[in-house]
Amino acid sequence: MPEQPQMIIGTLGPSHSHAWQAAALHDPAAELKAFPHTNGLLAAFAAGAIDRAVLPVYNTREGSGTQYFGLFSQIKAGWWIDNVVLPVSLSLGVFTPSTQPEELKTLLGRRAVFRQCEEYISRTFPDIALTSVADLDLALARVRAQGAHSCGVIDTAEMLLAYGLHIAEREVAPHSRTRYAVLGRKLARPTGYDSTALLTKPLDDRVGLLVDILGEFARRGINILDMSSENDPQTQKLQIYVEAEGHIEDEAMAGAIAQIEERIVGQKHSLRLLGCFPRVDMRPKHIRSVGFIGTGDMSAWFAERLENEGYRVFMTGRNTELRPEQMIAEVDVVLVCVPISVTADTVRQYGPLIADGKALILLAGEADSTISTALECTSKGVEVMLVHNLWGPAAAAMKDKNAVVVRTRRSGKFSSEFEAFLYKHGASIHYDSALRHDLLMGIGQKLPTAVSVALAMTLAENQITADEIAGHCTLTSLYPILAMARAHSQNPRTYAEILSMRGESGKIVRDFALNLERVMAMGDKAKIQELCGLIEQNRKHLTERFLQNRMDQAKAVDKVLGAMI
Ligand SMILES: NC(=O)C1=CN([C@@H]2O[C@H](COP(=O)(O)OP(=O)(O)OC[C@H]3O[C@@H](n4cnc5c(N)ncnc54)[C@H](O)[C@@H]3O)[C@@H](O)[C@H]2O)C=CC1
Ligand SMILES: O=C(O)C(=O)Cc1ccc(O)cc1
Repeated sequence: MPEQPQMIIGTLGPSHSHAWQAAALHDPAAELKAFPHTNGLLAAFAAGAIDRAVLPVYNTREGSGTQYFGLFSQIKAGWWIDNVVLPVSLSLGVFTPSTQPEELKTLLGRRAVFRQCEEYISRTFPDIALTSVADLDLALARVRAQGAHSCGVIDTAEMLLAYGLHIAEREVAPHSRTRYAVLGRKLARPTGYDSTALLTKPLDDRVGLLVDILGEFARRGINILDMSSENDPQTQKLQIYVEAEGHIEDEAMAGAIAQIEERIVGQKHSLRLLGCFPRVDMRPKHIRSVGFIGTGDMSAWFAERLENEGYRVFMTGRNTELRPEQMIAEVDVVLVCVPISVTADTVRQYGPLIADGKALILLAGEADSTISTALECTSKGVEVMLVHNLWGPAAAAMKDKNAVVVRTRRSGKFSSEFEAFLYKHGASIHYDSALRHDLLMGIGQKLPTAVSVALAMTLAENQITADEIAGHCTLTSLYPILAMARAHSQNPRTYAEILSMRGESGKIVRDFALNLERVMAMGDKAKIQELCGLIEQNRKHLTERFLQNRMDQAKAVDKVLGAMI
């Protein structure tokens, strides 16, 4: 095979500077070239004299913002393809070992370095003169020539020692970390765990423009990692920088960008893609890998999103080559996502294989019997939690959708991290006990499903046609008809499983059936006064506030669907 030519990476000098170290970390095999200024570095990159450029874009102590705008207005070609994050350890150096910090009259350093240790300087040297320099090499030579007893220098310890200085104090800017952008010629390919950086053109003023732009990401479940805005110095128009999770090749990301350009800003190429790169993750994470038992629609839906969070995801089922037993030995969290009616059996079969220190999370529509089984069948050191997502696999995102979380006394850090994943994606989380969840699902699922199926049976038995339903629909009968349509348009197994749920949900449907009989009996006997009294009594329980809010929603539906009726 022909040997690959050695890659040349340009960065900010002098050699062994922080940026130099970042470039070396990015590709230890590359040849490094140091440039004294960003301008020279970018010019060399644009001219093709170097293959890649590594330069600082953000420091935890300097704050963000201006860097992106200024920098990317100078970069005309190439892409942001990767990042290197380095802790910055700054020290104070002096020219003679006997010099005490109190004796110093002047401090010498690069501008960015002074910004990072502003707190230290104002605390320790409130009256000192600061000389910020672009080229430390040159400045040090000059100071040395003048005799430099009262001058201190701030930089990394390696750099100070390399210049023959003595360290007077270390760690003068704790928690300082710098993020370096790596620029390359080709857009980075998707890795499955990426971010995309975008910069708008200067935009014309419009009320709600920023909200509308960000809304396009939110609607598609795309998390925004960073956002800043600035007024373009020339036109004084707003420019927005957005860094969002995902790759430009993802359908959701491409859709958001197209919509923003076409509909929100109304101008082609109003969003400039700066690049895509593997996500820079600063949060502490406990879960590394998750494994599903069940390879159905809901497992696939969650698996895709968990992979996008950087977790390793394994899928197992009755027919997969990878057996659940093997998977369980490998992962931190086991997710059981099989039909409700077989969830407890599945937990009985596999729960005992889960080792202490791991978690079992049930993604299921029934809580009481499944959680009891999980607590019984797993070792005491295994976390147990149930999540019931109240949306189906057709949903584009979990933003603003209800999720019920049933924690147990054995829900710990893995459970909390899974919850944080739901929270991050915008799910509206509700906490229930297992019994309360099951009772409420009688209202949320079992009863409307039972009504839907019984309604469709009634239509068939009475030979009522689809056209007749549409022609005789009222604003009130619309709702059960829509529910009937939903329940008969999707996977029948989902609804058969809901109708077969055990536990408290059954009480709801049985009580309903009894009450239906009672109401009908009153109607048959034309007990109008009593029926009015009953409705008044119901109103009291429902409360005026609830009725008012829901009625407002119903009117909004009327506006949209009124024409169809
Ligand atoms: N589909 C939906 O709209 C929603 C489903 N859920 C919950 O997600 C869970 C899974 O539902 P879906 O993925 O929709 O179902 P699905 O029918 O698409 O997939 C079920 C999976 O379980 C496997 N399976 C079936 N019988 C099994 C058995 N006896 N032993 C082992 N595995 C078996 C199937 O092969 C399939 O891989 C359920 O507990 C349901 O309550 C929650 C919210 C919405
Ligand atoms: O039709 C519905 O109600 C849905 O939107 C999908 C659904 C099905 C099963 C669940 O456990 C939760 C939600």
